[in-house]
Amino acid sequence: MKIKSRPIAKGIAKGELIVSNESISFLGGVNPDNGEIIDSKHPLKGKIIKDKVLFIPGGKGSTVGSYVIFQMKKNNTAPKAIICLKAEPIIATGAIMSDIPMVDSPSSTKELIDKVEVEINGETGEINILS
Ligand SMILES: C/C(=C\C(=O)O)CCOP(=O)(O)O
Repeated sequence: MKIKSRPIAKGIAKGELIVSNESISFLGGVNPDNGEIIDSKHPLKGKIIKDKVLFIPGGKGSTVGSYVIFQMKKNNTAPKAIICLKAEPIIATGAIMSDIPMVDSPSSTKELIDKVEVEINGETGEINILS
């Protein structure tokens, strides 16, 4: 099954979804050394987003979050791909400069649940549900 979305950052990647209905601040909210969510108020606190496909409403907080994403990519702790309900400049910039495929505005979200395997195409905006 395929879902349409808007391409934001190019590239193709597949991985297991990790989903939250809360936005994330990468500066102070994520540990770039291991990809763990460390924001004590976030529902994903303690979860690791390394090598996952992260589906969140969007980013929040400091613009330095873009550089945290870049640092995560260099550390091999970044998500494989990112889906946002609505892209904003912090995560979009981080994804683009880190070569992390990113899309937003998926045409359907009910299939996008934790642990489902998906492939993200940041060129066409296609989200392919693999499991
Ligand atoms: C460039 C900034 C801080 C730094 O160099 O560490 C300012 C970031 O401003 P925000 O309002 O947090 O985006």
